[in-house]
Amino acid sequence: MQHPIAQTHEVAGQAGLTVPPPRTAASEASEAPVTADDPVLALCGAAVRVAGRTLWSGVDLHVGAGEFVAVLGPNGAGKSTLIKVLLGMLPAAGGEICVLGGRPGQANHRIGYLPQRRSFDASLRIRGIDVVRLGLDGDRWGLPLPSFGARRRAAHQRVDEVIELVGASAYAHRPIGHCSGGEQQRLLIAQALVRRPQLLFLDEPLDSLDLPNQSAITALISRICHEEKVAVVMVAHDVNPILHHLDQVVYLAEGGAASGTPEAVITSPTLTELYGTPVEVLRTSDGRLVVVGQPEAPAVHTDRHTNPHTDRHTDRHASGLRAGGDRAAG
Ligand SMILES: Nc1ncnc2c1ncn2[C@@H]1O[C@H](COP(=O)(O)OP(=O)(O)OP(=O)(O)O)[C@@H](O)[C@H]1O
Repeated sequence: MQHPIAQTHEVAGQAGLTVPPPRTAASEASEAPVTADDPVLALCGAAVRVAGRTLWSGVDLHVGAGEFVAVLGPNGAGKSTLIKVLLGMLPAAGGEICVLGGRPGQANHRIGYLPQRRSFDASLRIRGIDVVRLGLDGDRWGLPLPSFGARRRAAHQRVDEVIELVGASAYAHRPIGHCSGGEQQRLLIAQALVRRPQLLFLDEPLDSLDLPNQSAITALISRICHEEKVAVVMVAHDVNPILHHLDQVVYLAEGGAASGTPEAVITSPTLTELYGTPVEVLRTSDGRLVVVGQPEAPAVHTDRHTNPHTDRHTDRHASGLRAGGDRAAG
């Protein structure tokens, strides 16, 4: 199966550029109107199966405009897969999912998406500003379309505006391959924002950034959420850099899920129940969370059986759990 986002990614090519799928008359006609009170995202008992295995199930989540949500869990828990399901790239195996008032995939032109990080080759000559511009008009051929007059001026203005919003004006005219990891990440966030999305999916945007850059990018994302009213769903490995900005978390593990406020979910009882083995959440004097006893992620994935009531149990035992892994929450 190939989704429009995947197709446009192929066209946008080796630069690892992110481009949303085109808006079509059919997709617009089938969209339900969303009012200010409607959740931008609603999941009820959602589940997904990949290669015969239930990655997660029982995901309940309501996200309103301008909320900041983190998706947490060990390697292989299905965090990126959740984003793909919300984009309509993979079908859900159960439950109900509503994205911006419609089925996943119907309103992708109103969603900004930053996939898991790919690095830019240092020799890549395309400028940061061109990468941002691709988010606006690069969805057909992977190259900016020619535009004239007022449309062209409006496009330039929007690109400049969003570059300023993410604080990238100083280096947006440099080749992207010459920008640092943090600078590239800001430009990619600008690209995902350029169409004024109502919903932003960010897959590990803090990966491989140093602590000051993690803080700066987190503050930027939080500002986008709360000031621009863009709802953000962000996959993260470590909740600590974002903890104080979050409205909700979804914690995926062992084929199950827990969701709610960070205070309700990242607790010893909730994670112990989710993992099915004793897990302790400790808070350090500087407010960081450390999860003690979180089992290792399964090293080998095998096909699972079809009974949804036994999948979670089977997965847990087949993964060869080893208690004692201590790590920052997430
Ligand atoms: N199309 C697919 N076919 C088979 N297995 C898949 C497919 N897509 C994902 N998987 C498997 O599903 C599991 C979850 O993958 P996913 O990338 O969602 O995990 P993740 O929680 O984001 O992991 P990480 O933290 O390592 O990025 C992995 O074991 C992966 O190998």
